[in-house]
Amino acid sequence: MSQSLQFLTPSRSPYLILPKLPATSYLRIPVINIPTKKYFITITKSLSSDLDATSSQVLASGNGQSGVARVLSADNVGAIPSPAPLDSGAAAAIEVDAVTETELKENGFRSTRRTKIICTIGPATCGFEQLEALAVGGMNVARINMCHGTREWHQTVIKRVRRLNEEKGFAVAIMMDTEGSEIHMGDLGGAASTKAEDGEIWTFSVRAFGSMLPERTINVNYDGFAEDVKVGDDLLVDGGMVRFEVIKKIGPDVKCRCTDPGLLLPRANLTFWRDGSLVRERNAMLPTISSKDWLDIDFGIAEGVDFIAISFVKSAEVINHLKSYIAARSRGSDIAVIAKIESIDSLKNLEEIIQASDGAMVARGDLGAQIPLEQVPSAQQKIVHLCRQLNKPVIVASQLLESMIEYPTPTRAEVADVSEAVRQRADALMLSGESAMGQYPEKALAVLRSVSVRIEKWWREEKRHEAMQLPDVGTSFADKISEEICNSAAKMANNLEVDAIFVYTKTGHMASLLSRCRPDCPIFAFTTTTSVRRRLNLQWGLIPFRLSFSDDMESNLNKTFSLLKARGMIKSGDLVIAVSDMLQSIQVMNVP
Ligand SMILES: Nc1ncnc2c1ncn2[C@@H]1O[C@H](COP(=O)(O)OP(=O)(O)O)[C@@H](O)[C@H]1O
Ligand SMILES: C=C(OP(=O)(O)O)C(=O)O
Ligand SMILES: [K+]
Ligand SMILES: [Mg+2]
Repeated sequence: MSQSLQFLTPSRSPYLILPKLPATSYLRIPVINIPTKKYFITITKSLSSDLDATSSQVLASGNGQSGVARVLSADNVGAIPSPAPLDSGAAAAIEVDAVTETELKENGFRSTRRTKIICTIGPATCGFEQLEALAVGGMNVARINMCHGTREWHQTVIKRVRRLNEEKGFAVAIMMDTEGSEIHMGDLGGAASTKAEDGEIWTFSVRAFGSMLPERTINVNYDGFAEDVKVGDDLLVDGGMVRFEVIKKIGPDVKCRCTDPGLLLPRANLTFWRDGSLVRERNAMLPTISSKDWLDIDFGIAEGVDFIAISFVKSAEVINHLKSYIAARSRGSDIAVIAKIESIDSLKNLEEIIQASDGAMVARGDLGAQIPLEQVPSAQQKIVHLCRQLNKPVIVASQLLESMIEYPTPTRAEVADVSEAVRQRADALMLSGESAMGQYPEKALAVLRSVSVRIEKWWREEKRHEAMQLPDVGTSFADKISEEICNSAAKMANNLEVDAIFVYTKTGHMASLLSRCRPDCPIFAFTTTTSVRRRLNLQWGLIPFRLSFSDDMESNLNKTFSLLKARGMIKSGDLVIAVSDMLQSIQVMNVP
């Protein structure tokens, strides 16, 4: 049985109901009359084979306005036919990866993971087999960090991920993360790391040393460094992982004594502090996107990456600038821009930055180097909350499982931190060093996966999620309708305890509106292009499929049911709600 509620905009789908849904009884009610456009709410009820057609009822009265009810003859019964057995060619017409397929078959819809996982790719994971192991382990997005490695190295990784997607049906998206122009150390002369001991004197220098770096010397990328720091300043590596005190300045060299020993990693971030405050001198004027970043962005556009994450964003302006640059350069392809919230400036301009972006990252590594550590959790909660309000995907990043760089199990505190991000219902969690250069990348991924699934289930079962007031995000009337449909569909899905929401979406917009509602059931997002499918893979609760579909919802549903049933991913009787962005409608039905 299928029941549907449809909001029709004749400009999008003229003559939709009469010729296309022969097996539905319907009521069509004009709700608004605007001179140029007419909008209708159509409430339909499809018939199933066990229904007496002549007794089929119209579901809503239409607020007492005049409407037309059509009662169907028994000939029209069975509009959604039982799926015919499919040959393998037809079954292949839907693209989904084997891991999702197995998860759906083995665990059912309800227990699929909703929180997405991003893995930073580095020397520990750049091989094809290693990348495949991550994809099999649930990686949704592969992140390449342009702070490290050469463009050739990154290009090889991108090619391997693309090959994996093509050969194995995955939809792993690629996120390119810019270096940004904040102050950081150089390459450590090729060493993977080096230890600074308590009391040791190190030289931080802006001199170019070539390949031979003198002992206990660190190269600094910012030319103004030696002039800006003062004797007595604290110099923090990676927000305090290692700490030095400035004791002497000699031209381009700054002599520092190590006060908190620790491991120095190549290209680690540097901040300097005076009287307990972060010093923002001329370095505050450095451009957000450096000339090297622009070359990396050109590279990203040429390679067709799915997301570009911008480090140390200060204002919405830079995001708008980059978005127009991408639009001009990448005709057709649609690269999403993610704002990394990791500076004091980005917190000051948070709302306008998120509004301008296609998503945000809580980049806790550098954020914790710019604001007191104890303020990072509240900043995280605020950013996650705001992103949901504005309908932008949000990533919680850095040090989630830091100890797993060296050890095969996480600390209890790390598990609690991951749980909190899942409880906040962030779209995605990100691994950095754990997957890039750690000893246990797959184990770290498995921890994120199992903690996510467990916490999501617990909160769902206990119905402990406080309802979030979601402000309107749409500006046009058609967008407002889409939003209302998605809000209603998600609410209906929870109240009726449906197994899945199906959304047919060309641009992905309806899928993201549904994801924003964080419904109890997973959202199967059907989209016509592989690039939209990959992009949707970042968003909470979406299981993206590639499928060619038409404007005819009835036939889309028939096709989807047949294909998914043939692959054992759904079964007769499963309760599904379907929405689409071609025909703005909500339909509730059992899989025939
Ligand atoms: N492409 C790469 N090549 C070499 N090492 C990498 C690469 N990407 C990441 N790493 C290593 O993994 C660590 C963690 O990655 P990430 O968090 O992305 O960088 P960062 O520590 O610079 O913020 C880096 O410090 C670096 O040692
Ligand atoms: C994700 C972050 O950025 P990066 O790893 O590029 O420093 C961070 O600072 O937390
Ligand atoms: K970066
Ligand atoms: Mg950072």
